Amino acid sequence: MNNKGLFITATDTDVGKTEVAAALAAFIKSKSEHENVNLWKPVQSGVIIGDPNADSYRLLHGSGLDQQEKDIATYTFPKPLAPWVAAKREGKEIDFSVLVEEGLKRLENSDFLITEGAGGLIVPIAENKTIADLASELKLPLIIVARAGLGTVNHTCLSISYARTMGLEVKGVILNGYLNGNDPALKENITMIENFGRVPVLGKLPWLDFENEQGIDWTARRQQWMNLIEKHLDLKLLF
Ligand SMILES: Nc1ncnc2c1ncn2[C@@H]1O[C@H](COP(=O)(O)OP(=O)(O)OP(=O)(O)O)[C@@H](O)[C@H]1O
Ligand SMILES: C[C@H](N)[C@H](N)CCCCCC(=O)O
Ligand SMILES: [Mg+2]
Repeated sequence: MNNKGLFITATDTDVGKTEVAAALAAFIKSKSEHENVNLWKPVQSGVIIGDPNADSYRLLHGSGLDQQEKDIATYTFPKPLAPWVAAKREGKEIDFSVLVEEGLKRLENSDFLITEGAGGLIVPIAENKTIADLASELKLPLIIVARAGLGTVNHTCLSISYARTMGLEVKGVILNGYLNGNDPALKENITMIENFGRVPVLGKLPWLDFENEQGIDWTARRQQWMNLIEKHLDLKLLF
């Protein structure tokens, strides 16, 4: 496995990969010896560059890294669909070999590269290629972001199991978005995932109330996430 980066995947779309990837990038940049930390989103869909909801936009501002938004994502498609079909709807296709070459080049040019997938692992990006195939070609270890509540044990263990069939190393699971840190079900979910998935749960992150924000103070948000990562995640397994 390549120890120069991490591939952030999840049990589903909308689970928090972008939030976690941006926060981890900010944390690694500020707290580790890695100088040239970069983020990469091979393919994003349902957005356009410059849209504040775009993964590339939120990765850039959420991490505070010195990158250009247009350089963070390689492919961007407007339809909120699986990348393969989002491209087809535009009369385009994703060239898997281009993504692999791009990923290897970015790994070469980074001290540490955090790559964010799209949706979960078995998400089609080309006729016979998925997000898992890309992670596998890049030999990047996975972080699996998972929901914190009921249903997550099955989804997470299925993702771990599939990662193993693809020869991928799962560095750990991050449960994201819990509402009540004292809920015994949270601790029980962690125990079941570690017991049946046989990978560490690196920690849990709370659901933050962004709704009441009047505009986003990205510096404050970055600091909030870094504090939470330092407090809640056991990162010594990561780097
Ligand atoms: N812990 C959290 N607290 C508050 N909001 C969160 C948290 N985690 C995720 N969100 C919000 O939930 C939504 C989905 O999160 P995010 O975009 O990170 O998912 P994703 O897994 O990257 O999705 P995709 O598969 O589209 O890349 C976003 O609006 C994000 O800001
Ligand atoms: C549009 C969304 N936000 C993601 N970019 C793509 C999610 C693809 C999920 C495919 C699937 O598992 O059904
Ligand atoms: Mg995302």
